[in-house]
Amino acid sequence: MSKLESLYHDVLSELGEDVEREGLLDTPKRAAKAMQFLTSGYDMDLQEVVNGAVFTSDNDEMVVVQGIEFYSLCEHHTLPFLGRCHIGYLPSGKVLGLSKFARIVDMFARRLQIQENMTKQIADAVIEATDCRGVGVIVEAQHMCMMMRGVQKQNSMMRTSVMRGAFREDQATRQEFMGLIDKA
Ligand SMILES: Nc1nc2c(ncn2[C@@H]2O[C@H](COP(=O)(O)OP(=O)(O)OP(=O)(O)O)[C@@H](O)[C@H]2O)c(=O)[nH]1
Ligand SMILES: [Zn+2]
Repeated sequence: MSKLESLYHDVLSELGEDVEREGLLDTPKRAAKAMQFLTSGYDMDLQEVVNGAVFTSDNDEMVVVQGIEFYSLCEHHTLPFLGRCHIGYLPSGKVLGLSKFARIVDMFARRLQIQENMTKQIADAVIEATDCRGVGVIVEAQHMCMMMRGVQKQNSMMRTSVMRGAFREDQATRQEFMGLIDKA
């Protein structure tokens, strides 16, 4: 039994469960495996995630990839928060492979997070990968720690945004981004 499995075994036992009952026999192993997957983003680095999929392009118009779903864990309660991420950027000679936006989102979602930091990390990663003229990232999410427990509010949504470069400095660029997302 790995250290993590053994710790899950103890948690179940402390919660008053009979860890010998059939349904729980493999639970420490499953829970450890699940948590390792849900935090696997710590083992990834941007270069590996992008895998060279940055292509030369003379298209310098805005590119928007929207509705990338993600599942993360809040660092305060280790409960899920989940939602969608929208990314827009203004390329500067290089475009990023489409799937890599989703991979970048997962790289930062699969960690213990707060939504604000995750949003910023995604924006910084897109800039690092593409040297783009600007990026906008919007994340909309529901937090289980606020729904299943605590204040138990089922309909609130947290929206965070990070704007960099032209998205921050130029109102028209920001408007174009928001307009493209609103059409969803
Ligand atoms: N800003 C921000 N807050 C978060 C996020 N995820 C969880 N939280 C909040 O983190 C806070 C932790 O507050 P505490 O008072 O220390 O913990 P708590 O007693 O469990 O708080 P309650 O949830 O109010 O019961 C709560 O207000 C959560 O709603 C996040 O991604 N961003
Ligand atoms: Zn929480």
